[in-house]
Amino acid sequence: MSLSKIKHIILVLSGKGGVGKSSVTTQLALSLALSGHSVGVLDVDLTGPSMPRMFNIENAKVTQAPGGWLPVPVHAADPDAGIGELRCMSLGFLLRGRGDAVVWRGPKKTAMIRQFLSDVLWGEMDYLLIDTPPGTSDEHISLAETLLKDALPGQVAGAVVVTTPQAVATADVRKELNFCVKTSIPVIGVIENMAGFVCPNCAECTDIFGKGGGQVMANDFHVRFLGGVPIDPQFVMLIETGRRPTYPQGTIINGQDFSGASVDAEETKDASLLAVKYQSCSLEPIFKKMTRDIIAAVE
Ligand SMILES: Nc1ncnc2c1ncn2[C@@H]1O[C@H](COP(=O)(O)OP(=O)(O)OP(=O)(O)O)[C@@H](O)[C@H]1O
Ligand code: SF4
Repeated sequence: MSLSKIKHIILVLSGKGGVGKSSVTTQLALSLALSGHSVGVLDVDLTGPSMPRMFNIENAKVTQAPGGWLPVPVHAADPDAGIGELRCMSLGFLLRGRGDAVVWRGPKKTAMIRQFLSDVLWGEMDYLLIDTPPGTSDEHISLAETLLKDALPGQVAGAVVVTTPQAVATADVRKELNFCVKTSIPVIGVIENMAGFVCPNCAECTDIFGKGGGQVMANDFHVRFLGGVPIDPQFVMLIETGRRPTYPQGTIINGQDFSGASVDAEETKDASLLAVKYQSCSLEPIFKKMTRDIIAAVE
């Protein structure tokens, strides 16, 4: 099986669309790579594959090798800088137009997910993050069945469930957690995205949608709360334009003065890398801590 040399497989799930599951997957991947791990991202969100856009590799072409598809490199490993390699495979690379997969029927989607799990030549890798479609559809059940059937014991480390403060109030996230219970996929933890807004004009981080629901939900299901992630327009800017994040002096996020702590990307070896620029983003320390907790939970 093409996944056999991967140490840990983590599913990223969300009860509904638009809660920032792909952004969370991107940042977890960058944080894991920045902590020296080799990372693969498999984008099986067939209704809206966004990983090529997030990693700025939209025009990349997937190469077909004798044994299967070769994942697209996002960046190579840089052992001197302590950065692990990052690679990505997404249906987005294979679609002709953006709406192509949306019109597929269930069996075709299921077949494509199975093929993605079996035919991508990942090779040796510390972590594989799987970005899933929102909800608990047939695609999820197929994905869970295939993974659990084919994986080595302990290889599927579990699921990270992404929610927002508003989504916590709906049944969708509970459905997602119940799905994990039913399919025997361990829940590594819950992340509450869009917990607050980092204002680009001043030093404030405001809880516009409320905060704390993710913690309550995690307590209800006896799973770990990995943390809250504010909305940071600088992160969107980084993804959309590749511009390194900068903040007004005295920007305080989660009690941390971020403007003083930002990394001078220009001083590092390859300042053009997304991962290096991401180190200047206010969200990076939050994901660094969550990544440490995830590593501790699965290794
Ligand atoms: N914490 C955040 N700070 C800033 N922008 C964010 C944050 N989380 C998500 N976004 C932005 O919100 C938009 C939707 O996020 P994303 O695509 O990650 O959601 P999703 O749950 O994967 O959506 P879908 O269900 O369509 O796959 C993106 O433009 C993303 O950049
Ligand atoms: S946080 Fe401050 S600068 Fe930003 S919108 Fe509110 S008052 Fe204005």
